Amino acid sequence: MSSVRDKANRRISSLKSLLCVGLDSDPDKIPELFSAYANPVLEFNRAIIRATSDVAVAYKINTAFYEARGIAGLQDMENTLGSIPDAIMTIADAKRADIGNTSRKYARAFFEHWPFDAVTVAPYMGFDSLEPFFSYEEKLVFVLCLTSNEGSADFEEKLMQDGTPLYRSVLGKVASWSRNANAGVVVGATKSSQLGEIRREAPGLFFLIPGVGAQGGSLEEAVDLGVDADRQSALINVSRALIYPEVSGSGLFLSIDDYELAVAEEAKKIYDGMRRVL
Ligand SMILES: O=C(O)c1cc(=O)[nH]c(=O)n1[C@@H]1O[C@H](COP(=O)(O)O)[C@@H](O)[C@H]1O
Repeated sequence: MSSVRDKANRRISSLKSLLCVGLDSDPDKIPELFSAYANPVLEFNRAIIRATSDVAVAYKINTAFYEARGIAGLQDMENTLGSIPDAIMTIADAKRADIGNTSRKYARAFFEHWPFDAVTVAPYMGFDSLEPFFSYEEKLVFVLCLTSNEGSADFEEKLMQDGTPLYRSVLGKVASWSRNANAGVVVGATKSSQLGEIRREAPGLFFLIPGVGAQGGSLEEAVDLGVDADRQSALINVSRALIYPEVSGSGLFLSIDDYELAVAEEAKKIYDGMRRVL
């Protein structure tokens, strides 16, 4: 069993949480308060980590938010990765994959240069494009299966000749490519009508389920339908709805402590919602 999977499942069982905090940290959205620092995004991320680490099982760094800012963004990504406690899983949401020779470099980037525990990858270039990721048997590789967006209808949900949707074929392949139980799939929380059936088809895969909060997916359904028979092996990601909590009263957060408190309250609400179903 992949040691990353073990680490995540141990934390899921002990905390009774599936919370994956999405660090989609956008300089245009983070509060003015952080602009006093030389690296506002890094300070923001550290505040989010402090506010959520007691209930988080994973942090997902969506690389787009860092790559968009060039070298400075990548430096923030690296320093953020270094600020996450060891017991908590780290996911590079990079959505990579290319011909094998190139994927080997992507895998090295996100598993070695930046020692993430897991990475997200896209399936449509086939086995040789994903094998370099799966060859890291201790890590976790999340393959996009049925995504949360409307565009999932364009390809993923298209019916094949045998009448089954394309994402089901992805699911079967990913299960067969898993080494040392290191494969996972991404299924959107907005697709709860298919989530239960996908879990039944793939009882041994680890699930990453984004789309709760800003995209409107149901937290309770995501938990109930996404976990495996041991009520483990699933993470529910929340990004915007958690890291940008609504301000009450004055309309402004007066201090970073205030901000952390608001994020911690939001995390606690999500955590309580999860525990009720778990
Ligand atoms: O792979 C992902 O994480 C992902 C897959 C998917 O189907 N839908 C989806 O929203 N995501 C990511 O999950 C996060 C969702 O963010 P919020 O909608 O703000 O919670 C973003 O980082 C998305 O890029």
